[in-house]
Amino acid sequence: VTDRENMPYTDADTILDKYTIPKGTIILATLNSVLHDESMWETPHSFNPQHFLDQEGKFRKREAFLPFSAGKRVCIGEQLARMELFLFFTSLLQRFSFSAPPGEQPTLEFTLGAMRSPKPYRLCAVAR
Ligand code: HEM
Repeated sequence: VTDRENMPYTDADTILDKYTIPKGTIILATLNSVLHDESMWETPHSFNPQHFLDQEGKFRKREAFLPFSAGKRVCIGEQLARMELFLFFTSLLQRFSFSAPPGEQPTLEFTLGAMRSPKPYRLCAVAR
């Protein structure tokens, strides 16, 4: 770590449950474990928009959906990011139908450091 001042680290020896965390330890939340929690999600390891719909197809808020983290270090750009994602995706989906090219499978995720991303993939966008 080169820029320690901007990292979230313990400023005192800390005991948390059965763990002793020494002063100066960098703490990063692993949201992966929350977003794939088998006790919270019906299909924790698959992309499943149904997770967010109730039986009548209406939006359902989920307590375990924490892509922007929580608490003191919650993402400060969450509202901007949500607004941008809404505007980009609604504009795109109003204008195009998206599908995988014939015979090609959608991409699988891969992990890059702390990030999970899709592998590069091809997509057909057909004007509506
Ligand atoms: C989909 C988009 C985004 C996601 C998923 C995301 C996710 C996150 C997460 C998980 C953290 C907490 C990291 C930690 O554990 O310390 C974080 C922090 C932060 N994010 Fe975002 N972010 C997004 C977009 C943005 C945007 C658009 C901005 C600014 C324009 C932004 C600015 C920040 C800043 C400044 C922090 C540090 C907050 C602090 O430690 O006080 N993020 N983000």
